[in-house]
Amino acid sequence: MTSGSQSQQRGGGRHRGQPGSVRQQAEDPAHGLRRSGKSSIQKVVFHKMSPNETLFLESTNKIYKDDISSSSFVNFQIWDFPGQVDFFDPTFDYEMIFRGTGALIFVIDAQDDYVEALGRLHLTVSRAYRVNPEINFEVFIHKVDGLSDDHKIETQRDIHQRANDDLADASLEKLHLSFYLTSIYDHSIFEAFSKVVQKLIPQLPTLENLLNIFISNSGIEKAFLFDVVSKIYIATDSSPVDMQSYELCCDMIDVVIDVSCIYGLREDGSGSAYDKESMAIIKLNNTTVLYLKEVTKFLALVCILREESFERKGLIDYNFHCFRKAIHEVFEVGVSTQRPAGSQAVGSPCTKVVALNGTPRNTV
Ligand SMILES: Nc1nc2c(ncn2[C@@H]2O[C@H](COP(=O)(O)OP(=O)(O)OP(=O)(O)O)[C@@H](O)[C@H]2O)c(=O)[nH]1
Repeated sequence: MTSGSQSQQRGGGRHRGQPGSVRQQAEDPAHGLRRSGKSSIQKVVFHKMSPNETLFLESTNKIYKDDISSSSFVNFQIWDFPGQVDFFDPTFDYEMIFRGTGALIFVIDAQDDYVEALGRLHLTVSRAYRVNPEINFEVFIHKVDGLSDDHKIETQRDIHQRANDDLADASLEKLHLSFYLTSIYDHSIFEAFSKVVQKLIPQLPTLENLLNIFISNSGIEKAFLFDVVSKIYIATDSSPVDMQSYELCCDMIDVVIDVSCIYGLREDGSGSAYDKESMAIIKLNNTTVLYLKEVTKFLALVCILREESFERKGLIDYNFHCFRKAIHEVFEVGVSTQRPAGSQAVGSPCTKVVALNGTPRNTV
């Protein structure tokens, strides 16, 4: 298995009549050694597969491209490169793949001997960097559920050190690697993916700013803007994220979607489990309130606040209304500055495209 994946972003597509459904587009080719967990990550994050089911996944034996575009704000194309494929084979056009890539995720199995994986990481990132220095290089130190806390930190330090030493030896100090400890058995994989995706969203500072204004005027403690299908948070306010809050909000999305699937669809099964009407309030027994509301076809705002702040629900609802409108405007403005469809070179997935904020951006 090859460990690692590349994700790419292009300007989002426009969906007329659905101002909130403008999406970021990304491609995410995964590389890494055999059985490092690439397909599992993809299935768990984007296809709601339960982690235990991944035990039965067969090894990928050809390049597999998965388009998440129809269901998610993040219009990912994930490319899973089987571990046994030598993608530096001269017949394999890696330049084409890397030229427009936004991010490359390299998955290392932390439960295995990672010396070979480090060699492969170095080869992959150095080649990719020479083709496109704009790529964000992300290293998932994966399967850390099997390690003790001390062992996790030691493994991360060791991988970090060796990978950067290899880069320094090759005079590639400018190539920056980001490291994440991940597992499909907890929320760490969603958190890591959230951070990777956030780097690809040009409007992130605006979104954070809007969230800051919203929470400070509404007495809210923490707010996340979630891609509902993947439970990736595409933005949050600037207060630090603690894993428990994030997990609580992820669980709320699951509850809302599950209840809606059971009781919210029409009798003939038509309708959608998540739509304009979607909203939920859950009061916990520790004076905490969870508040979820639909923002766009793909995005939901999930907030955590204290019971006493929730007494001003009218104010929160009004502020939310303003926030929702602003989010729609952010994406509307971005889209109106995009090139007209069809202006990209035919057959070239790596053409320069205009991102949602109107800035030209290379994507892979
Ligand atoms: N303990 C643990 N096992 C994991 C994790 N992620 C994946 N696995 C297991 O690792 C094995 C290999 O996973 P795959 O997703 O098939 O690996 P891959 O990288 O796609 O492998 P190739 O298709 O051969 O390239 C499976 O048995 C998974 O259940 C994890 O976070 N923790």
